[in-house]
Amino acid sequence: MAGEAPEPNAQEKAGKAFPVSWDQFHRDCRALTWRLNEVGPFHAVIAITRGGLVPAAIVARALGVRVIDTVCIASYDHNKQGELQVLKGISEAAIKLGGGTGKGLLIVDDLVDTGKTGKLVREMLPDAHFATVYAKPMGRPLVDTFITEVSQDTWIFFPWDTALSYPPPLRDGAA
Ligand SMILES: O=P(O)(O)OC[C@H]1O[C@H](OP(=O)(O)OP(=O)(O)O)[C@H](O)[C@@H]1O
Ligand SMILES: O=c1[nH]c(=O)c2nc[nH]c2[nH]1
Ligand SMILES: [Mg+2]
Repeated sequence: MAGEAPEPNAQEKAGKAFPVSWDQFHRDCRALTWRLNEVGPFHAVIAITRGGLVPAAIVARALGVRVIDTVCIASYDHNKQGELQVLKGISEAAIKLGGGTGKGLLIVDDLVDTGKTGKLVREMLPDAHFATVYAKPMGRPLVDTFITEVSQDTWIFFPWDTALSYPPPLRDGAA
């Protein structure tokens, strides 16, 4: 109807912002690798694209894993979650390395929010280890290893999704 306010998207609904710099993200990924080193070794890393690609590269490098595969899933269109679509599944070669169930494989994503994406990938590889850098409470039970938990009403801004911008002064007239 004309004049009606548009539905708030997931980012607007979240309310709180948690901006993450490249430095911070790298530090958090390195902390993740310390924990994962206690769990491995892993035969391969499976990155959930696109957000999982950056932590997967850092984690794979630190753990000395050279076989990296992707599972390509689209859900959030900008910041509104729709139906999950698997655009590319896990390769036969990676599935074979994990004995069909994912044993010895490491799934990596940047975060779990509602847990829908993580749940879908877990169903593909039930015995794999699932690691994310950040976790929100709804998705947290799905993750085996993560570094930082943020509240469900927080939106995480990743460095590859953001650019430097000018923040207006908090108080009128302040320089
Ligand atoms: O736990 P959920 O509620 O499913 O949300 C988490 C997923 O959402 C984001 O991906 P997105 O679908 O935005 O795609 P992208 O990684 O390509 O940015 C994020 O990278 C996770 O994969
Ligand atoms: O950049 C993002 N930040 C988030 O907090 C989030 N939750 C789901 N998908 C997300 N993407
Ligand atoms: Mg993603």
